[in-house]
Amino acid sequence: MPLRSVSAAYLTQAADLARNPGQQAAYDSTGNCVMLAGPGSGKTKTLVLKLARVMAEDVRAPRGAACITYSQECARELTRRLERLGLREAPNLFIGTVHGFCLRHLLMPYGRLADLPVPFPLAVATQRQSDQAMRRIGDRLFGAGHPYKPMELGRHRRSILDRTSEDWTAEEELAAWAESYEAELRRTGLIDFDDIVIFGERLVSEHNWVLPLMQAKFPVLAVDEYQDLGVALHRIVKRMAFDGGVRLFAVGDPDQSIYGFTGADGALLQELAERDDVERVQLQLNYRSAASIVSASEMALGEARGYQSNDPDREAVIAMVECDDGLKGQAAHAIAEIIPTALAAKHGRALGDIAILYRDYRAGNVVADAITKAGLDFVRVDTAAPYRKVALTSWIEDCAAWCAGGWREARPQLRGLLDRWIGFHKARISEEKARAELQSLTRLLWSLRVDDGLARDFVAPLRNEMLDALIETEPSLADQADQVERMSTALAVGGALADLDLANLGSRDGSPLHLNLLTLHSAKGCEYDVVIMVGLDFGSLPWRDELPAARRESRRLFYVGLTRARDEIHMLYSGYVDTGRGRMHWGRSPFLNELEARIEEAEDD
Ligand SMILES: Nc1ncnc2c1ncn2[C@@H]1O[C@H](COP(=O)(O)OP(=O)(O)OP(=O)(O)O)[C@@H](O)[C@H]1O
Repeated sequence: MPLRSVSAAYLTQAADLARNPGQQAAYDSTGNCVMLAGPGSGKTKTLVLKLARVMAEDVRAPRGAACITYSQECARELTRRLERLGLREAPNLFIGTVHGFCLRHLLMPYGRLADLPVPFPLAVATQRQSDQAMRRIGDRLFGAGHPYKPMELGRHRRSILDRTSEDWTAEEELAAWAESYEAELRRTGLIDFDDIVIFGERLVSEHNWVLPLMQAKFPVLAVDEYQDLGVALHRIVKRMAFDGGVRLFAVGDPDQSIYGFTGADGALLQELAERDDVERVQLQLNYRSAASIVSASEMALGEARGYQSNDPDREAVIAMVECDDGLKGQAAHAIAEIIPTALAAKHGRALGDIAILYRDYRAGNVVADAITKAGLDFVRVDTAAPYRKVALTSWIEDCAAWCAGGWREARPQLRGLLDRWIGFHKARISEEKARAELQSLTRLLWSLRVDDGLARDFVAPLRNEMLDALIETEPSLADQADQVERMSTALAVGGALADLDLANLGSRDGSPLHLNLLTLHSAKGCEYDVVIMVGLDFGSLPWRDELPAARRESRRLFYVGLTRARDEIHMLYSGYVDTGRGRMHWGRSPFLNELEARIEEAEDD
């Protein structure tokens, strides 16, 4: 089929792939294709270009493609990259999480027809509602202070899909807890996030008629970060691709599998790649990092993968620094020494090119405190951040950017904001209603244009006049409503972002002027010139008493952190951690000891 319209950015980027035979082979693939490759090798770049090509050459509306990933952050990154190629979410292009896909394209259209045992109309419990119900039922079954953890309950439900199997009942307490919890949710008319994927799998596995319908709508399915997805999505993918005739394009890296605690399993991707009816592509070149960072990362992983840097002569900094005063001292060192030196080292480098990575939000609190006191602007991505980046909050930020002056040079474009608004309506919307809503939205945005003003004075009318009504009528947005609420709370008087002005709300995403503060998990898929990892102490990364599988996952987390860096990696530690039982001098992370020994060994050779 001849190429329809593509953007100039697409043509420029597609030309890059021609210099890499592996990427080109994946890009040219006509059947199922799995791309297994290391960090920075251009998996996501190839995937978005392939998707753009599919939309331009292979499918014609109303048929299209679905592009799925694990976390909201990764979905946001995919959306951003596709937008740069001129592709936006549309009725025939889904870009989002596995939960969003199952809810919008399986449960909502077909759940009632398949007579799934869930309450209709579908209503999804907020995280708070499901946490509370889980705790309440757990306490009722086992007494207050019982040893069972909600995380284990989640893993059990997500990883054992066959409820009649011995595996399900082998952990008797977890099975009983899960069943009572689910009954309680249903009694209140709710399903939860895990139900969305569990029932999505049941729909495609047990109802053959769903497959041709899916294939008609989405003849192509792309999956990014496949190693982070659990067994339910794996089964959905296999059914759609190998029984339903959907063409699959999946990319991932088992070495970057860091969600094992949720039931994800990097081996599932290997299993796909080994099938005869799948073309397997392996890449060796790393376009992101300097050569010494590529080899240090492999040493940290403890596996020889043979990855090569595309830029072997680039200078790099790899430093391990001991700091007094724990995390506080590490943050102080980053602020006083590393950041100013890194900014001065390369012309044009800005705070946005630097990231501080940590294990969890508690460490994030210490770092955020120090950065605030130092007067630096930052964007924070972790559970203690004022709000998370989801499609709705990102859309509000982009509307803010437009109203704060972006409208003058169409950055972002109003058309894109309006398209995204329509994209939020997963329930059918008539043309007439869509037109009326777009007129109201345009009028509202036009009236909210100011060159300076507080962000809350923008978000409140946007919610009152448009957004809240949409959220109320769209069950598919239930997973995002919490974050909009958190955004409003943070912007309110006395909130964490009370002083934020409109322009700053609009420039929070990928801003060159904001330092990036992220958990190691949230840093997945990102890249920065300079990466500062803090808290590399035994008892933090890794935890002290981990079983072998958890220790391997901690090591992969360390590897994910290292491989985010283009030019500089700084590893900070203090030799002790502060725990509930006081200060423990367990030394720095054993990962650092091993890495240092391996680097020295390599230098001696
Ligand atoms: N063929 C290419 N030519 C030039 N640059 C490339 C090429 N392929 C990828 N890159 C660049 O390499 C960097 C890493 O690409 P990308 O983020 O797609 O890698 P990835 O394999 O998805 O990484 P990770 O698994 O670590 O998230 C990006 O800056 C991208 O633009």
